[in-house]
Amino acid sequence: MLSKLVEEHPYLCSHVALLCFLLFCQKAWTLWCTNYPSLSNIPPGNRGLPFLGETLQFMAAINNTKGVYEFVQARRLRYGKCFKTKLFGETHVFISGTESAKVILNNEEKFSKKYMKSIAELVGRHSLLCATHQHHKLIRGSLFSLFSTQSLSSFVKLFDSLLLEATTTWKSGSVLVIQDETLKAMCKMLISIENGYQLESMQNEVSRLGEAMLALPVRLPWTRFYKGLQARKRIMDILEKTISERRSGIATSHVDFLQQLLDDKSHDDGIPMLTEKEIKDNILTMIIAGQDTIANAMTWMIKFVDENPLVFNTLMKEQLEIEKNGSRNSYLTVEALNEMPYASKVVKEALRKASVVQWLPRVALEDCVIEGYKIKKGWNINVDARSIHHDPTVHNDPGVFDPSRFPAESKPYSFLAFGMGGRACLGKNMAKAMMLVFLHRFITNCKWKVIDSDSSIQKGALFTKLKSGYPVRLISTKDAQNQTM
Ligand code: HEM
Repeated sequence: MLSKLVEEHPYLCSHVALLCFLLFCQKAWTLWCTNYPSLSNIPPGNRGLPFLGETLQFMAAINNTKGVYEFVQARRLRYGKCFKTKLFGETHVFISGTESAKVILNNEEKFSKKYMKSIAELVGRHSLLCATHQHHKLIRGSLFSLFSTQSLSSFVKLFDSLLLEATTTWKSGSVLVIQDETLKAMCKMLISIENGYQLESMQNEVSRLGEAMLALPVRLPWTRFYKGLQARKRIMDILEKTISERRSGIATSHVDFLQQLLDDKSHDDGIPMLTEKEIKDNILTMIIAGQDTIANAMTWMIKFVDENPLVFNTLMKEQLEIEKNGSRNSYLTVEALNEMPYASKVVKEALRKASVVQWLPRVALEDCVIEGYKIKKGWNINVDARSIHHDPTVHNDPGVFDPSRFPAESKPYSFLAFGMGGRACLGKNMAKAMMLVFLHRFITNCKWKVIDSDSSIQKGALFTKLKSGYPVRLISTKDAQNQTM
């Protein structure tokens, strides 16, 4: 019967035979790759298809509403705290042990920072995110003064003034989008953009750039990556124009980050001044590093608070006290923020639970052993912060939003929302201050009702982002009273 079928449909049979052979090869390859680690003590994992590795599965996760972390989590559950995969032609190892995190994040001679090709190209090769160890030290040294205590004080005031201005437009019935308020603050702080049209175009370019960060680095006009590169070019043009205006003497209402870098005094301490290319790439880096992270963290924070009435009530009590003590009639200060112990825990817990930056990317500069496995020079090592934040052996009931878990659960390397070591977030204090200011004004100035509580994750987003943006409809106090009756 088989020979009759072959005689009647020779082409169909040969195609089916070829397909079976390919499927067999793939299965054999997968099995070999899965078992191979036990022979040489390299981390377990599936190397996937030849050359492609697991890139297709990774890209599918990026474009799924469960978020890209689903890819990592599935393998973490299958293989344990250290596993290996192959993405974009390179070997990637994910680790989620606190001891290993400590070793990796504090050893820049052995583990250098490394971002995926697409991210590195979009932020620019002069960005401190991509700089090698020595160059990074110089750039970080130059940027450090921007985040001084004095700078933080003026930023808190500036951000609060922007928020208070915004609250005048927060009318009952209107819908609030947190993301927009954050971008405005960042642009004002960094480069003093205030003009509505310029702000809007900056916002569009930054979001196009963000969407390209995890895209395949293919430069064809219809690809996300290409559109991201074009957006980068337009942002660079805006920065170039602003720099030449500054050099020709056009002043701004306050000394923003750009002006501080142009007048840089840090070279008096032996640190060379940043070149114009370095200034542009690093201002862009700070817009990206600061804007999307904060906006997402704030959105998750409001969602968690909204879902936990007990937390809300405790928080409200504390914040009303702060309001009574002066914030109703004046701007918040760093000192006032220090009087918010419960809100600080809410911020920290929101950062833990949301884990906006999910893993911290490094590259091994030499062969070494991690979690008992051999790691080869040149492999990408990703410290899986999200997994540590959600590890039940590190945090009790990690799925529960419980601000009171701190400080008891502040074990070393158990909280990596801002990273650790020489590459830790430069804007960490600024970020925490912004979240506190926002929490205070939002909670004391308005009542709200969630319009879309969908927890789906935005496809293609670099940072964990709610697809819906978590829009809330503001309601007047009168409406709110009617609702509780
Ligand atoms: C909630 C908000 C934020 C979160 C969760 C966050 C998180 C992070 C993380 C995880 C890193 C990488 C650490 C590593 O790889 O070890 C980082 C780096 C960085 N962040 Fe933030 N960040 C936030 C806000 C900000 C803000 C507001 C700014 C400044 C305007 C900023 C500027 C930077 C810079 C410049 C770096 C690179 C530091 C370096 O490589 O030396 N971040 N951030």
